[in-house]
Amino acid sequence: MDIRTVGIVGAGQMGNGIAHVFALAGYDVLLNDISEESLQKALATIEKNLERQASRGKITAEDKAAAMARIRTTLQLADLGPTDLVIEAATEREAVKQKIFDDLLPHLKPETILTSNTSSISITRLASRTDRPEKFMGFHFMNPVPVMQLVELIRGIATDQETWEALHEVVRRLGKTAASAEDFPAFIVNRILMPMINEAVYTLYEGVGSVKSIDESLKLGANHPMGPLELADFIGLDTCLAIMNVLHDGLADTKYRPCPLLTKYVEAGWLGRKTQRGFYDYRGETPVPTR
Ligand SMILES: CC(=O)CC(=O)SCCNC(=O)CCNC(=O)[C@H](O)C(C)(C)COP(=O)(O)OP(=O)(O)OC[C@H]1O[C@@H](n2cnc3c(N)ncnc32)[C@H](O)[C@@H]1OP(=O)(O)O
Ligand SMILES: NC(=O)C1=CN([C@@H]2O[C@H](COP(=O)(O)OP(=O)(O)OC[C@H]3O[C@@H](n4cnc5c(N)ncnc54)[C@H](OP(=O)(O)O)[C@@H]3O)[C@@H](O)[C@H]2O)C=CC1
Repeated sequence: MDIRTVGIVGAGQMGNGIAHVFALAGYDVLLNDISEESLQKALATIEKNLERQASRGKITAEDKAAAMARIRTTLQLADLGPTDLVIEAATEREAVKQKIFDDLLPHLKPETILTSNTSSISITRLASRTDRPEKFMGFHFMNPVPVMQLVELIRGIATDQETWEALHEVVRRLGKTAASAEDFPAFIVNRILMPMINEAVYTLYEGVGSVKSIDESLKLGANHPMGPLELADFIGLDTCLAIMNVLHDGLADTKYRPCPLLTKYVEAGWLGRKTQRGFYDYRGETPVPTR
């Protein structure tokens, strides 16, 4: 299947990064969100990140201008009807994703491939509630999308070979590397990464270390580019908690129990960088640990 136009639902940190890399690779992009403010913020972020790449000589000024010109935005899901590929990248809540698919499907042409950037939710279950389970896949990008090389491709039980191959080809054209994962809770990356982050929150909760000592330990002692709490803030604490809940419910094992302190931060609305406060407070010049 020849994919030229891509619809992206959700213009948050993942949606804007996905729009960025598709536009740079020559695809026409239509970015959708429920809020005009989020769409405008996404365009400004894409512009800034393209400029960063241009200023470091990774792309030319012409590449940047051409990529920006390929991105259109819309508040209407129906406008995504004629696209060849849709990537849902809205909030990590199954009900939200379900409603998006319900609203979108009546407008979508039958051959369109439908995908979700979900970090953890069952692809088979999401697919089973659509009119095209054979053309449905998990298309899991990593954050920050313009920098991270990996894309996890998750096949639902009904996904057909043509769809599987079409998405591998898209990943190649983006210049990224695909890893195949079976459809079990949180797939590969988050099955391993998120329990580590949750354990770091338990380490904080039990007073074994402070935010600073935990992050420094993993950065300097295990060569991680970011400490686990800094990374949790970067991902979004709501997303981290949602993934732990999917692991806990889906695998029914207490080893995946979300740390009560993680729940408390989410209940406070301290979701990390996106709300300016999480394990660090980002409102000043430099991040300050909140514990
Ligand atoms: C939750 C899920 O479902 C799955 C996930 O995504 S889990 C999260 C996975 N991501 C990670 O683990 C990220 C861990 N962190 C890192 O790898 C690094 O800290 C980082 C790449 C984010 C930043 O690296 P850094 O060295 O501290 O910062 P910085 O020097 O500013 O950036 C490194 C390069 O990336 C570029 N960059 C960083 N963010 C960028 C962005 N958003 N867009 C474009 N380029 C960007 C910089 O321009 C820089 O480029 P050069 O190499 O040409 O100089
Ligand atoms: N954060 C990460 O590191 C990673 C996240 N993911 C996954 O990507 C998805 C998005 O995460 P992320 O970008 O971090 O989240 P964000 O919170 O940054 O963005 C989510 C966006 O979705 C929008 N949205 C909510 N409901 C709808 C809807 N019905 N229709 C259209 N847009 C909607 C939100 O709008 P508003 O703000 O106005 O509510 C917001 O702009 C999740 O499934 C997450 O698990 C995957 C890989 C990495």
